[in-house]
Amino acid sequence: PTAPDSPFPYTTRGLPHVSTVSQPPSAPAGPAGEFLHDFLLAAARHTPDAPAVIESDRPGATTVTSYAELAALVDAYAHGLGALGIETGARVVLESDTTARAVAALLACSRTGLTFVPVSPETPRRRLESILATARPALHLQAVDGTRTNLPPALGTARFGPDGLTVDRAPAPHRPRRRVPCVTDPAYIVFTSGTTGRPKGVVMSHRAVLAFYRGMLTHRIATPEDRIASTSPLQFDFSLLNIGLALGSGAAVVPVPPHLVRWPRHLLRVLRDTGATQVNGVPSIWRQSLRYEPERLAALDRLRSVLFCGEEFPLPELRRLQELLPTARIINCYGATESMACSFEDVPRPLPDDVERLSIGVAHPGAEMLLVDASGAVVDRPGVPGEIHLRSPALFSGYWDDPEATRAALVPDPLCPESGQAVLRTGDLAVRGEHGEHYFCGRTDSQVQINGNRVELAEVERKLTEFPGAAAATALALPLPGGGLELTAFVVPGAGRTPPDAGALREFCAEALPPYMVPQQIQLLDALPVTANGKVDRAALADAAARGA
Ligand SMILES: Nc1ncnc2c1ncn2[C@@H]1O[C@H](COS(=O)(=O)NC(=O)C[C@H](N)c2ccccc2)[C@@H](O)[C@H]1O
Repeated sequence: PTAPDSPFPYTTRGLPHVSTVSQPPSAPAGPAGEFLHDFLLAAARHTPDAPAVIESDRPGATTVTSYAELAALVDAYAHGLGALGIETGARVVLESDTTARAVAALLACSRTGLTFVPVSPETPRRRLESILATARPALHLQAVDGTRTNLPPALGTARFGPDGLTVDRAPAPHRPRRRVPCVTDPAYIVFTSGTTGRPKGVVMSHRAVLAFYRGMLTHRIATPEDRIASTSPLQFDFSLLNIGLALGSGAAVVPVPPHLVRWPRHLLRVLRDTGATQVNGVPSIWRQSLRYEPERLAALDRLRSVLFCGEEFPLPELRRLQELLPTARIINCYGATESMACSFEDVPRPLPDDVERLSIGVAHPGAEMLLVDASGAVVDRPGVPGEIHLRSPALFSGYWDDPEATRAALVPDPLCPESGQAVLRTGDLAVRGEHGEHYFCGRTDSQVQINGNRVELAEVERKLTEFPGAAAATALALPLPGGGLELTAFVVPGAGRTPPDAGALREFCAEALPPYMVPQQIQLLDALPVTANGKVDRAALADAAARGA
């Protein structure tokens, strides 16, 4: 039956007549696999009337958006985006705080095969211009009451509101390349707050994000009854973790606007009015409430869990939080934006007095943390520090338009370089404990040389926070006018305690640390400056010290 010259080598001629059996219904038309919007809207099918987003911008004004209402917003926005004929894979800058509509907008981008780039309304113009120049988006999307103006003329602009999109300026006409959407396409690009030079765009595919979400959900951190407060700006992927945790669990996300997070009374009011059961944020969101509003914090009787990430939680503050929320589950969540996150580890309750550093546990199911020493050998003995390398299905695709930085971060698997599998080189140091758990020991670039001696800044900071009355501390190695580095520390006093004396702090360090690890200068501050993502702003401290402020 083979006809050699036929383009179809096999013909039915000569074969027994093949009855045209009724073919099974073909797979739904369109892309195979699951995308971000499929995963995050799944609950809309089972519990359409359950709350998906609960907002409260003003006392007593609480807005609940159900899963069905969220899905309807997604339909409206996806219709608006689809009508613009933007090619698959184009970027949409989504400039907004985390709101129900912003969540619907990012889901609509996913639905229409577009990559969203979240930026905060507070993003300085120059930084926004740098992101626009790097990501070259087709469209800028903001809320109807968004305040961004004077966007580059080539950029399409639109706004999302209660009924759909309104287009101010259509994207430049182009011949759309209708590629088939694929789960390896970028779902979003998050620009790191890298202070030096060009911001790096972390590209996360649908496949990576869903692999991470699935790994996270095995920890059963949330139930459908949970109301998960998210206190990070949308540009920080902590907010995207919270959206995935809430919607992936059939629970509700409670976005707290950044301008309310900063004020303890506003933050605690929003948590009370919305009935938040879980509060997720970087350690700094608790500092002022612990200090000035402990009673109001302790009065949040629906609050049953706290999840933090981003940097170490100073132990005196963590212990104080446990005192005020004695029944709350507190989870230390470690990871980098290049894999969204990595591990979830319960903080012992109460934290034993002799604990000096928190465990970050092991990678979420389906991923593996490896420690690699300076020679590139994998370390598996307890107590020996190594750089964390992460093997995971949730790794980023690379830094946008930066192959060199990508190559430095996605390196061959140290255990099997021949395999072609890439692992994430995190730049974080850790040691393994007796039971295989890991302890964060700072970043490789926070190992500084003071007068030829290696100093781990995190170790100096931990020692400073052990001083009675010290709540948090940051240590920096600052350049001396004549060359060399000088160890400088900034200490925040604890609630209602006599502020520690700088001299006494230095003596306290001198008793426990080698001379080169004793800060030469110690400044007491009422508060530590934080970056847009809520982490201690070390660059701002270094500038202030340099100005002698
Ligand atoms: N729990 C920690 N203890 C101590 N140092 C930490 C910790 N979580 C991060 N870090 C540090 O922060 C770095 C990552 O910084 S980042 O890329 O801006 N990403 C983040 O900070 C947030 C991260 N994407 C994330 C989002 C949501 C949940 C967990 C983690 C890590 O490499 C660590 O150095």
